[in-house]
Amino acid sequence: MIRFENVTKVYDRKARPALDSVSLEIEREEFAFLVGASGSGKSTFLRLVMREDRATSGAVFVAGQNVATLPSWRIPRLRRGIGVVFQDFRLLPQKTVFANVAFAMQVIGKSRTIIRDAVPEVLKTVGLEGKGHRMPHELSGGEQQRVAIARAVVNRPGILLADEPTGNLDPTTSQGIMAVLDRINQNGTTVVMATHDTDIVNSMRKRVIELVDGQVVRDEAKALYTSMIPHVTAEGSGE
Ligand SMILES: Nc1ncnc2c1ncn2[C@@H]1O[C@H](COP(=O)(O)OP(=O)(O)OP(=O)(O)O)[C@@H](O)[C@H]1O
Repeated sequence: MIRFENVTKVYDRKARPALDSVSLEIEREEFAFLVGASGSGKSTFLRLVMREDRATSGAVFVAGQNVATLPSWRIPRLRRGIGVVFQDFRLLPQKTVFANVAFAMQVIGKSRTIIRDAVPEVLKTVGLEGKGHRMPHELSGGEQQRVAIARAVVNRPGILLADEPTGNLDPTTSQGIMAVLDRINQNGTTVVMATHDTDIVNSMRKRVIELVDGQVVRDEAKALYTSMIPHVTAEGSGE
């Protein structure tokens, strides 16, 4: 579903690369955590998948397509297949919950009838049944993140990218968000989540891809945040 072949991303020629010769594959319907200290390259990884940025060298394949060589007119179609969730929710503050989610369908030209059926259904999936009429400021942080997730998946993308989705939430609320992401994954969406949250990673026991200074230092199935297998890097653990 997502394949990185020897991917290097350099923003600043004087600094070390943000990603350094990364090669890995994330299969369809997998759930993978990207972990690592601030600045280790997690967001850069996600941006390359979305084609918000291009690799300096190497190739990034998403659903079989090399995104670097994708002509610009094909980028909207690529992005339609990828839902994204961020730490800061990014809801439209003047729109209701329903309208926030519906907006993602309107921009791709879905009919009112389809929207009227799909929005309540996805709100139910994320645990917000009956809250479509609320405004974002009338919701808790956890509920706002659920709206953001509903918006990200309402068009049924094959991939959901989540960049620190629990970063602003307390531990209990975060567990609720993880249950939602797990459900979405079980419904067939590939989930890649960048996080610093040790407890979340340890409670989920999913694949863990660990980055240190742009390099993959660990890629382990059903793993913990910190590997049980000690590894040595040039600059320590990076934290
Ligand atoms: N647009 C940019 N221009 C220049 N340098 C950048 C840019 N974006 C990221 N970087 C640099 O690339 C490196 C990796 O950053 P990235 O944001 O991918 O890390 P991260 O692991 O997501 O960090 P965080 O957890 O803080 O979000 C950092 O050294 C950062 O300063």
